[in-house]
Amino acid sequence: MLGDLYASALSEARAREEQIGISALEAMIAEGAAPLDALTALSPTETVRVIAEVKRSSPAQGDLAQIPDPQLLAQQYEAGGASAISVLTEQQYFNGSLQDLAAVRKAVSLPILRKDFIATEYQLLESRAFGADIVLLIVAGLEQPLLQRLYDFAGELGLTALVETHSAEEVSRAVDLGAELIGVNARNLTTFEVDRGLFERVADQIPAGITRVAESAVASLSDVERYREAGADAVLVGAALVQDSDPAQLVASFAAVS
Ligand SMILES: O=C(O)c1ccccc1NCC(=O)[C@H](O)[C@H](O)COP(=O)(O)O
Repeated sequence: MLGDLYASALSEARAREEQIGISALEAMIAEGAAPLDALTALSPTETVRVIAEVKRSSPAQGDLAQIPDPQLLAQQYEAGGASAISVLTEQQYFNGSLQDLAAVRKAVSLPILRKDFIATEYQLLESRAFGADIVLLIVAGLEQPLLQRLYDFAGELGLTALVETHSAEEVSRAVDLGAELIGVNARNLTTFEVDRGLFERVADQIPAGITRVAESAVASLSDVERYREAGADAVLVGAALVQDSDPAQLVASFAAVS
């Protein structure tokens, strides 16, 4: 399945490249604002940081929410005290787009994570051109030399990479890259099973000084508390927020967990 997700994301990127070439992206980047300092925004503090996600649907959960106005949702997240916003931009499986990313960029002053299946320099350039400050790099989806190349290029663009892992071995690969922001995703990207105990099993493998993000499977406050007790500096939450009638209040309750 992870291979299908990358194949879809790459085919979407190739189609976009026919419309907007690399030099056009470089011109957009030159004209745009500098990236925000995501590492400071997500740095460890007395309460857990919340990365709140704009997520319409997913292969594991199907349709979650229509989200006709992603700007409004992002503003609600910001009002609730989110430290960053995640925007899914893959279209086929997640019903997202770079237009969502650009719209959210205009609506909030928080760092924005482009959540997609990134495997090329072109996708990194377009992430920056459309207003992302953070990009997702998934260890399970990329061989180490390519992962290192993309990690380094993201840094050259001023982007912060959230390096996503699913095991102690993948954490070690993320550390070898020089990653300063490491995520542990409770969702297996092949079977879609969730394992909320994974974070507590591998968090200790992430050296001090690296920001730790617990990703996925937050259904309630007790899940945030569990991740926090296990050492999470930040939690990444999608489905629970987009399906709640008061996302600002839910973010606020998560962000108060100490
Ligand atoms: O959410 C999915 O079904 C999914 C399947 C395969 C690859 C990635 C997937 N989601 C991306 C994410 O990492 C999540 O959207 C994010 O961590 C939030 O998860 P949740 O709070 O469980 O919606």
